[in-house]
Amino acid sequence: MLCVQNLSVTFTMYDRGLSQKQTTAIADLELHINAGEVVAVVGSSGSGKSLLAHAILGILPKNAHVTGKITYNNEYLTYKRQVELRGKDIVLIPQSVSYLDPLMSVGKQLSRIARLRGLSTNASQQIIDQVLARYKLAPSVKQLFPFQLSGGMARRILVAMAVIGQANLVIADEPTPGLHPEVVVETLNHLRELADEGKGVLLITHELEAALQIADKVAVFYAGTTVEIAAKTDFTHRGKALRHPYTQALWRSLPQNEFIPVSGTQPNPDTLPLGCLFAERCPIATTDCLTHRPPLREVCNGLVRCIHA
Ligand SMILES: Nc1ncnc2c1ncn2[C@@H]1O[C@H](COP(=O)(O)OP(=O)(O)OP(=O)(O)O)[C@@H](O)[C@H]1O
Ligand code: NI
Repeated sequence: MLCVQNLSVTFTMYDRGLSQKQTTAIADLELHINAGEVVAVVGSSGSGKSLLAHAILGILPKNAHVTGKITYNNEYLTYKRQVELRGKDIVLIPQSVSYLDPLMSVGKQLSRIARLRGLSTNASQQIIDQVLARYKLAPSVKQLFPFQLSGGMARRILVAMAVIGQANLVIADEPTPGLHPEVVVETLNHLRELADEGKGVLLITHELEAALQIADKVAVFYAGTTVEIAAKTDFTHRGKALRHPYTQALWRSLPQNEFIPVSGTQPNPDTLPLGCLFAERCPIATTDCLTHRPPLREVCNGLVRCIHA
């Protein structure tokens, strides 16, 4: 359904006066999603997760320079296609409700989405009521404004919007932080249901634990690149099937495992090392790791960017 290959995003920034500098926020990023699949993108803050979502939707800022290839249903996702598809076929469930129009009632916002699909006013109202009921929202929420919604209600409305719009690819950016645990589980389950109905779901999260609850595959991002793509089943059996030292470290940091935090920090986009981006924190790095950026290669039905895997 969605294929991202060799994606790089650099920003041109003005240093002092008129001197320009380039920072590489994403380099050689790889990701594939099939219909019916939840693919989780896991990585720490600044690893490029949101930028990937914005690159797919075509909403990066003007100073961003994108190279690489993104296809959607085997067609190049050009800027023109992105504009046609976004909000309809491809939707973003954003991290915060600030994405909702603060001055428009929830009902109006839902109707607008239904009408974008070309539904009549009557048919729109019918679909909206059905979807609200599906997500256990009373019809009276239609009269509310975004600031009157609880965190849990807001998340359900955002999911409802994706369903009303009949999106085929749903990108959920960080739906978890700051929510009650029940709301987190509920949102994750809603995303899983959408995939089970045949949609593609891209779940962006900091939390490997949340990802493993619903994902079929996990793409691990580090400093703007994909270091590993592993099946969910690779995260069982003491994590032995995991290919990359960073993924293994993330796995050990889970509360149900050894709960050892990953020490150190990821490199800054302005000063990326020449070789492997993880080398300076890696327990098994050798001199080759410091001088050559490892390619992404296939190992045991997964992908890994490490020469020692
Ligand atoms: N407009 C911009 N100009 C320059 N650099 C940017 C811009 N937007 C993002 N970046 C840089 O790109 C990198 C990746 O950012 P991104 O927002 O994708 O991270 P993230 O993985 O989503 O992090 P978080 O988990 O905190 O949301 C960061 O280093 C960030 O500073
Ligand atoms: Ni983000």
